[in-house]
Amino acid sequence: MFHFGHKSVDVSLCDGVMTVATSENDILVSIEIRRMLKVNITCGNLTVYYVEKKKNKTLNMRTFSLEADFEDIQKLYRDLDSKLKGRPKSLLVLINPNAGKKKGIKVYKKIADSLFQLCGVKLDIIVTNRQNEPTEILKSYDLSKIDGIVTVGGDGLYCECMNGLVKRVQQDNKIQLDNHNADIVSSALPIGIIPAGSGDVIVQYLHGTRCARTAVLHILLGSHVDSNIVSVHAGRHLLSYSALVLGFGLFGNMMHDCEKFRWMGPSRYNIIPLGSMLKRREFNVEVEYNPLTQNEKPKTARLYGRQISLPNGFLSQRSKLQRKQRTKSSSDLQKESSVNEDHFVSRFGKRRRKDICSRFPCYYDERKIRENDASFWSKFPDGVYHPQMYIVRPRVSAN
Ligand SMILES: Nc1ncnc2c1ncn2[C@@H]1O[C@H](COP(=O)(O)OP(=O)(O)OP(=O)(O)O)[C@@H](O)[C@H]1O
Repeated sequence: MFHFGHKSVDVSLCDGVMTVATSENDILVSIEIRRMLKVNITCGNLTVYYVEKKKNKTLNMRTFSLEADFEDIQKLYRDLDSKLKGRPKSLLVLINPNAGKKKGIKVYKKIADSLFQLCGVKLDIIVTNRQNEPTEILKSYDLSKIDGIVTVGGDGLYCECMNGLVKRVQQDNKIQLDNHNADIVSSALPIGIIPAGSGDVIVQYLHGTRCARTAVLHILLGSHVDSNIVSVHAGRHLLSYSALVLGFGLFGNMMHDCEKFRWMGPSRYNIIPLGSMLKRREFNVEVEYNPLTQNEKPKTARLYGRQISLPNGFLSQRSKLQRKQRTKSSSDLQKESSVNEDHFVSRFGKRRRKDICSRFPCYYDERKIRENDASFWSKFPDGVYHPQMYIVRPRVSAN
């Protein structure tokens, strides 16, 4: 017999839900096991830490305690503990102290650290000193000893870690990075993001809120969504990996220009794009991609049905866009192998390669992408804001 406060209660674990009810069948507590963070036991007392979702999409940690004799408590503890699978036990935490308003370390110490400690997560915390350091760390880091990577910073830090991790996984699997026909091998290791950056777009898409505590709780629950990764090649070289959105044209220019004014902090995104817009000009663009057929099933990646998504008006007369579907005939493969370094550049008109910019990497499942598409595209109404902006979300695959 268990005791909840002054009441005698029955505890049942059924269909992934723990229910605490009185003998008159009044349910006092009902918690999904997937929302439990941790179970603690002290002589005769069992405490459950769990997560509650509020209406504004933030998560809050709650606890409740039960009392019983030693054997009953031990049995319940073992039953619950065995069901708490997939919670991370060991994490690599990368903090960018210069992200956003330079509050990365503060956010980590104030919000994340105590929650990680409470859940007994083993941590390897690295405060980065410069750009590219996360990539270098991931080149040689022993990934077998961690259950995930956590970034404390903005979208850029996540992007860099995602690139570093995906490259490492390809290299470990002997996939040639520069081979644009190779299937990307999924990474089993998730990347969690604790927002402390300028825009934190990814986190807002994923969690519906920019709340850092919510992000930490999602990480501790082991929640994850599938990631969409695309490789971007220039001729025979890998430029970068990206996910969700690749932008070029005015969008690329704006992001590129913003990078030069990083010292301005988040406000650069409000000011610099105005200058980029004034400098804008039209150019021809040709998008080439591998069409996805229903029968096509790569061994290493999951396909999400849609391969390319273009904003409304993408095919407008004004854009002078040629859109071409590429089939893998032998003549095409021959052509591909003869493309030179400037292949990618020339396809996008007379722009220099540095103008091609991929931003907003994200991990999503297809349902979320569809739900969020409209809101994302609506920020860039065609013909009003920047009529020559083309965004390509090419082949979606990974995890
Ligand atoms: N200590 C550091 N100093 C400067 N740059 C760093 C440092 N650590 C990491 N970086 C790099 O800075 C870039 C931007 O980082 P981050 O996204 O965290 O900041 P941000 O201000 O939100 O920028 P963005 O708006 O690009 O997302 C990333 O490429 C990241 O790897």
